[in-house]
Amino acid sequence: MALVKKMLHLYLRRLSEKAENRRSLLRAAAFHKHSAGQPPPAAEENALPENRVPSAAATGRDTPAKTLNEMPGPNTISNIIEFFYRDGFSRIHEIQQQHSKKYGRIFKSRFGPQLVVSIADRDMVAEVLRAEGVAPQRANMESWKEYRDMRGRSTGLISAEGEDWMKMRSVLRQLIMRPRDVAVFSDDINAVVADLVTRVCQLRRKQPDGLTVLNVNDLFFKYAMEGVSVIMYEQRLGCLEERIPQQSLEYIAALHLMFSSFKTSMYAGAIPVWLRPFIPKPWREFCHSWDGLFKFSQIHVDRKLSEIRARLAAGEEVKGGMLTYLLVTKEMTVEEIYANMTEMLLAGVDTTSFTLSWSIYLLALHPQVQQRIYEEVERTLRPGQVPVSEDIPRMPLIRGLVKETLRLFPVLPGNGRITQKDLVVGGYLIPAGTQLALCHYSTSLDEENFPGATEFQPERWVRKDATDRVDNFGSIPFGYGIRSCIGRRIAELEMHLALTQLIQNFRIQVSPLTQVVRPKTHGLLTPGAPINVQFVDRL
Ligand code: HEM
Repeated sequence: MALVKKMLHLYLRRLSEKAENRRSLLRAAAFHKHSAGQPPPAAEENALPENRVPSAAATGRDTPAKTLNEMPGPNTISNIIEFFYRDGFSRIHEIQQQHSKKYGRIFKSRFGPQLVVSIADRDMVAEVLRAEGVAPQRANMESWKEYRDMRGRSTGLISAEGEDWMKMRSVLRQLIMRPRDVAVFSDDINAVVADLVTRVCQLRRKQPDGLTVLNVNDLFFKYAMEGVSVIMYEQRLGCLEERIPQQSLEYIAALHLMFSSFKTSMYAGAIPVWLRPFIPKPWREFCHSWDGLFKFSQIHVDRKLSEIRARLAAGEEVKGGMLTYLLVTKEMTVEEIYANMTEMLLAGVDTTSFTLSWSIYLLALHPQVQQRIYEEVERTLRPGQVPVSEDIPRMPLIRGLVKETLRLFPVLPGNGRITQKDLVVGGYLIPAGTQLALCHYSTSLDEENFPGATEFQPERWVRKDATDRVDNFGSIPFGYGIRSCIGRRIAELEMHLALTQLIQNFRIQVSPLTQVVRPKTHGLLTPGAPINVQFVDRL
């Protein structure tokens, strides 16, 4: 116990040093901004973020903003108890709600000197995101960067910052950001959906009732991996086959390790370098899973590169999709392509598969809603017609189903930012360099934002006419603005096409083997227990 106390004490002291270093860096950055060798104004030089007192003139408001010292919130000790002793890491979504009820819609949390300002208010979230500059900074990416530096790897879109990020984002955004960019992949995705439907039939045959698919997330994980790979690598991986190829199995293992060690990798990020010799496992697993993920991407990128070289050598035309474009245009280096392929595949699999699992669960729990969606599909498509991207806008309930699922179970229950300039939010001055947590789970389930917030109502997203705005900063599961999810349109295409065909083919029912499934935070918001579902033929 004494050792634990001592380590905790040392840990807090190191955190304090780290925070002071960061302040020094900020002061240094401010110094450069004021350039020409002039030191920044004294007030800024001496300012410590938390006690800085802004003037009314500086905030542009009638009354001066309050300081962070005045902001309520849980202290270090209660946070340590909540997170480390009461396993708060698996209940981050609930803690958001509890804290915002107790302390208000903007509150601060402390881990030693590490301070996080949490915002659980729709309008304040909008204010923060609308005020973002040209390269918003994501929080807590240090461990990702450290791994990449250690292995001499590039950062990808998720982990890059500043100019590096801007350059990569501008290349990728022109390829996949708009619905019409991804519409061309409908046929490729539909080939994967056809395999998904076949696999449902194979799996349910293995169960005594001939109807149940156990743990649907396992199936959707493979579907999402196959779907995203067909777009990004221009290649099928065989994940929906009875016998999955060895290479794909190895990748799945690396992805599972990354995911199952997510909690430990959160510790990996939180555990300072000097403590690693005492607690080596999280960092070791973290590096091991990244090695596996990078290796997989590299194999596929290199294979495509060889194919392209061979065609060029034979004087043949080179045609292809996203990866071919990146390799041929050389707008990114090959290292940057490896990194982006790795990070996008990581970002695109669990997110999509969890959302599909929750959608199927909600449909099974609400047969009447399911019937209304089925009727919409039947009205829109001819019998047996395979939907393509262009059909989706004519099925607003399919879109509503995905939006409502992501409102009830936002796969990223919160998002992080480091503020890049002083902001006044909710009446408080938040100095540049402060870590923000945007509490999407809380705002999604707030009655003020969504009446009947705990109810499953896909209809709430259906516009009555062109002037009816149903968008709402209370639920922004893909983020908002310049740093929002770049894979959104890919994810939506995969989910819309798969759900439409599953609803066309099957009546979905909860299996007696499924208990009530509650969400759990595991890095992402995941089903806390297996979802077992019966797929009953419609015909
Ligand atoms: C249901 C599915 C998905 C959800 C809910 C989701 C959600 C998100 C969210 C909330 C962010 C952070 C945005 C921000 O910081 O403001 C993000 C970032 C990102 N997502 Fe997704 N995502 C999904 C699927 C995908 C897919 C399929 C891909 C890739 C094909 C992808 C690639 C990325 C990347 C690369 C980023 C980092 C963007 C950047 O920093 O510029 N995501 N996603």
